[in-house]
Amino acid sequence: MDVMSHSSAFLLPTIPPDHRPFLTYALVLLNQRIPKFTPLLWEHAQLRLCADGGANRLYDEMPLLFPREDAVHVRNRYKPDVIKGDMDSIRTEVLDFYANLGTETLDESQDQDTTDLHKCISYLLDITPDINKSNLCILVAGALGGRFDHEIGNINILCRFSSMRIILLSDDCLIHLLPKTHHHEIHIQSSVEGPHCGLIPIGMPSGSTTTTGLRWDLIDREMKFGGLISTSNIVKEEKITVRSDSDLLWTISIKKS
Ligand SMILES: Nc1ncnc2c1ncn2[C@@H]1O[C@H](COP(=O)(O)OP(=O)(O)OP(=O)(O)O)[C@@H](O)[C@H]1O
Ligand SMILES: Cc1ncc(C[n+]2csc(CCO)c2C)c(N)n1
Repeated sequence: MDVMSHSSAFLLPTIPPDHRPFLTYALVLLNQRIPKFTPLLWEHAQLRLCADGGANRLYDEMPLLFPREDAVHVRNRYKPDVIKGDMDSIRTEVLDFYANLGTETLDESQDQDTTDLHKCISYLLDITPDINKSNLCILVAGALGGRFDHEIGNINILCRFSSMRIILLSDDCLIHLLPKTHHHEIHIQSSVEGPHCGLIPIGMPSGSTTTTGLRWDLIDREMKFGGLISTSNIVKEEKITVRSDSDLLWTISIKKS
């Protein structure tokens, strides 16, 4: 089985030039408090989207991260490429502001069966040629905390698009999927993440999971809700390996800078 490598190098100020795998980043901002490191993600991303009310957060909260600068100046600098969603949360002044700057606005108010995050991921998939899809990594800021239905909806997107690299982020932690189609190597960026971590089966129990590099490694262990799941684990080594017969969620804490 092929090995899939994972790294949170996007949390570093500069991604090492020889970093593997070489990825193209896209950033999606959701309608939750934007993480403090959002400007860093913005610089790494080649495409920036706001999911509906995520545009309000960009407009209201990005200037707060640059208290010495004029708010309008900051807003002009951080212009999203696209705002997409059912547009029931974005304020008119915010929509007008970014539309005047040249942001593409895509109103899908007719679709009340998929979330705004789902709509943004579909957009990114549609514009990315198949050959580039495996190199695309979608960073989703503001995905955790707040309303539990939204959080679970966001995690469901990881399962719905299990072949894509999608990373849910908050100030406190990140979550991504380890699909069962691969063995996994997670390269820990210990200056910015860890040590707390978790491995959680999603969708169905895992009959067998084996890890290395954790304080409480799993060796051919079953995991299921109602039984054992691995929370409050600790990374022990720079490289974690995971093999499982089911999709797992990987979560790791993000350090306060
Ligand atoms: N409290 C939250 N926690 C986590 N994610 C959130 C939260 N609020 C919003 N989101 C994410 O941001 C996206 C855009 O949010 P927005 O508030 O515009 O959605 P919405 O469709 O208007 O939600 P609703 O109508 O259910 O309040 C959502 O699709 C969701 O992915
Ligand atoms: C079974 C079922 N449950 C909830 C919704 C509501 N819903 C889900 S996504 C969405 C759009 C949010 O921007 C809305 C309103 C539905 N359609 N079907």
